Amino acid sequence: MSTEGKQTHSIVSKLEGNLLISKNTFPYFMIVAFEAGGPLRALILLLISPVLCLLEWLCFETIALQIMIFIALGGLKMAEIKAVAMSAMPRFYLDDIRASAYKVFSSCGGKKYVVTFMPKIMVEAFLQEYLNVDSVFGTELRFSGEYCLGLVAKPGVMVGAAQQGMCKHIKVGFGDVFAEHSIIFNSQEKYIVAVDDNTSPLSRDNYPKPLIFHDGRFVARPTVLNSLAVFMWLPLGIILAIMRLLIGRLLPYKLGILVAAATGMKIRAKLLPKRKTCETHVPYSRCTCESCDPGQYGKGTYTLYVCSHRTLIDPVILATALQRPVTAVTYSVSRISELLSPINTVRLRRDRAKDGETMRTLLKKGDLVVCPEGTTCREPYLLRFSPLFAEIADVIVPVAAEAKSTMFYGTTVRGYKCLDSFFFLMNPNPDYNLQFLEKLSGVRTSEKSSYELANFVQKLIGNALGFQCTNLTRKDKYKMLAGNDGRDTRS
Ligand SMILES: O=P(O)(O)OC[C@H](O)CO
Repeated sequence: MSTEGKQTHSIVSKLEGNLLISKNTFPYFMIVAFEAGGPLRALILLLISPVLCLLEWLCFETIALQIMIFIALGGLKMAEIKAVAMSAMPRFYLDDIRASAYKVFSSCGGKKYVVTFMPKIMVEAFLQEYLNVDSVFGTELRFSGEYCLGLVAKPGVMVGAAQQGMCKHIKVGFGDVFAEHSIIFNSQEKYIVAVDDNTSPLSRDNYPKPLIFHDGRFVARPTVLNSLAVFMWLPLGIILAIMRLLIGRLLPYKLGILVAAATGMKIRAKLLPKRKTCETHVPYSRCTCESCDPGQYGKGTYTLYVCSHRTLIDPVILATALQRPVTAVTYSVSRISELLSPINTVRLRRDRAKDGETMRTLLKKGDLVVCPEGTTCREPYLLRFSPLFAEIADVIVPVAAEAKSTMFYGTTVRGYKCLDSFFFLMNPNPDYNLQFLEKLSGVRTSEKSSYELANFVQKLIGNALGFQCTNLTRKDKYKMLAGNDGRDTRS
């Protein structure tokens, strides 16, 4: 497979089975059905999947596709479908890109075209954003106003000669695109590049763009079998989540951690060693002695824990690990989550002066935890740390928190935020790992600015987790995933 000498040529490639390793489009319909349509629609799609498999087996792929389109997309708003395609799907597409195909496709310097059976609306955003594709020839859908009718528009499912006559200037055809799609086949000079059988996916390091933000609840690709596992797990997952919430609210920390472990929840914490004597108070001394952590030992002022933000329950896990209550300051948490929280939560208003005052007052009353990223991130990246914490306390304990889930993400941008902790706790084995890093003393008397301190703490936590530090903010995340600035509009 070579594109030598064709660096300025335009290329057309098929998506399913060429650029993407898999030909199976069911998971993408399941994502839209679940994220934009809800669990009931997703369940209907799952129940109909044996019929879809049979149709595909009998080579009636286009009928199977039309059924999936009708069930997954019928009645949905165009904007909803586009939003899911942009926020929840790219992660799964990237995960399935064939490394060898991407190498060929990206090496052609001319215009790039992709042909797909899937509805164009479900793939276009990804292909343009991540693969710099100029045009997508996919199945067009019928809309009534802003609502999708779940029907295919003329000339029908993107098969065979449906797009004949388009893009006559394409020089390179990748894979069997010429045979299957009579696109440019009257072109004088054309090259056919064969797709090799190598099914290695593109490694994360070679992604055309780093994948930092994404949305959607599914952790694993929702194939028929995975979706079946999710729906079969749901009743037990709901019971488990309620139990775990009650454990957090009703049981003392020591007992709670044991009972939570019995339900399959893992909490691991590396605490600071307790030393008896003070060594030094110079700025940035990594002092862990008792006299430098008076809060812990009840001597008047308290400790500010600065924690990376993975899910809503980071502060609860931190309190569980410390086995004592802490107050969490939050930037935007739903009222239901506040009510369910077993620890005290206080909302910040994104008003520097007022928030600073609130935090100072709280810190005089007890230990405080803040997640200065202001929003969660699912991937191994840290967002920019707001410097406010560095203006509040003299003693800071950075906490490197990492959370893992295998079935559901416990965070959302477009979904119901009030269900975030519930979804996380519905996982079979929700997993938390906390590392309490050595404390920083003399922060307020330090010559460094609060911005420098914030970056310093970000780096410490990033190193501990092996995560990359970024300058991205909550605003960047919400702009990319939801098209808004993520501002909490409640008073
Ligand atoms: O990930 P987000 O944007 O829902 O952020 C939730 C945070 O807990 C806000 O403090």
